[in-house]
Amino acid sequence: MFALLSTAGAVCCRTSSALRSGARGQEIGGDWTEPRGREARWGRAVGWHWGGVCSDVLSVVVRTHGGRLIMEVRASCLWVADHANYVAINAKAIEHVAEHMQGAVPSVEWDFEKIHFYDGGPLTAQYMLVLDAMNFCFWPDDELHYEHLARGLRNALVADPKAFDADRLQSYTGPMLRKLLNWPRELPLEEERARLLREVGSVLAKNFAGSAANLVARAKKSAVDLVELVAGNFPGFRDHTVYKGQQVFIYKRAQIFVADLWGAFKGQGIGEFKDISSITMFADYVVPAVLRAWGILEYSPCLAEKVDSQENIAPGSEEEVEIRACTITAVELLREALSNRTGEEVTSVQVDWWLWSSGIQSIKATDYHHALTVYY
Ligand SMILES: Nc1nc2c(c(CN[C@H]3C=C[C@H](O)[C@@H]3O)cn2[C@@H]2O[C@H](COP(=O)(O)O)[C@@H](O)[C@H]2O)c(=O)[nH]1
Repeated sequence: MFALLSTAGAVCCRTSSALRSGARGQEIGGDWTEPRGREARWGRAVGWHWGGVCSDVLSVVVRTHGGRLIMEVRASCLWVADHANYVAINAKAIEHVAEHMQGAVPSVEWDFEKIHFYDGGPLTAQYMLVLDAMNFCFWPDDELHYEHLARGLRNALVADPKAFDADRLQSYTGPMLRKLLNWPRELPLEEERARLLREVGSVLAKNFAGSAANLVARAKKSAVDLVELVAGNFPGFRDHTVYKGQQVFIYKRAQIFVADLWGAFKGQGIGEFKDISSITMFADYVVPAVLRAWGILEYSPCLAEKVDSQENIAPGSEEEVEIRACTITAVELLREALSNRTGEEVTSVQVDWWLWSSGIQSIKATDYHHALTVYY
């Protein structure tokens, strides 16, 4: 894996130092059998002593980065973490993991072409946009997950290099997609996946002469600009919500599209992004399970019960938004704690890929939280 160097945002060191000095980290205990009112106090009871720190930090984020969408992701997720009732970030566990890793993030060696299509040119960008337009919600199927989608798309494109032309994309239905992928049964949210493909086809045709490579080129090697272009042009990628009256930005598939290009092209050519360190981790359902297993994320008893019993959690609910936003915030803090130990800068992408690849090997699918959604 290529080394990832980045300029970690100043905002995170202030946050983590506040967390370290705060009273946070005392043992979580006590009688959890009280009614929801207790839940409502849970987030604060376990010691969210950010208080004024969070609003200071938010003002730093907004002042230093203006309203760029990526910084809205960090700022809005930080705000959720500070107002969370069902999910808490354990700062001591973050320090413990950073200590255990001695600040080093294992480089993840992706054998990219083992599952992905790669030809070093524009068709790879087309493949990646198609993949990330459907890169969500595999948990309902016991067997066929993300890797199978990637391989299915790769095989389809190798068999028919015009399969992802904009006009073809606009024609796919659920059953046609299933056939294209050689999928043995209905895909989860199959018609939604086909609808999102049609959307990609029509927007590419209308705004980018049918080519994902034109979309990428328009960002002029800026990851932040590409995320904004994807979110601005493709409604299906607009992964944001409202939490306690505040808009919260996540943009998982828009960001993972950038990272997948960067990974596929090893940071060169179509995959070159001068500001790759600006993007956050990708709030999916694997990484939260890893962070919970490592004690970094703690769920309230009622949320833990729902997740452990594989009860569906409503997309956009306070519980679901808190899981995703606290995951993004925790990864930012972990990244900072790792960097602070070695002085080596790491990016959220590198931390994400390490956590995700650890999760895929160690976390059972029954540990994932279940939200039926097109966003992750
Ligand atoms: N945070 C994060 N989430 C990621 C990925 C990846 C794969 N990354 C590519 C990068 C280079 C390699 O070539 C990999 O292919 C998939 N996912 C998410 O996981 C879920 C699928 O899980 P399961 O149902 O168990 O297959 C689903 O939401 C999917 O969107 C990642 O890196 N980070």
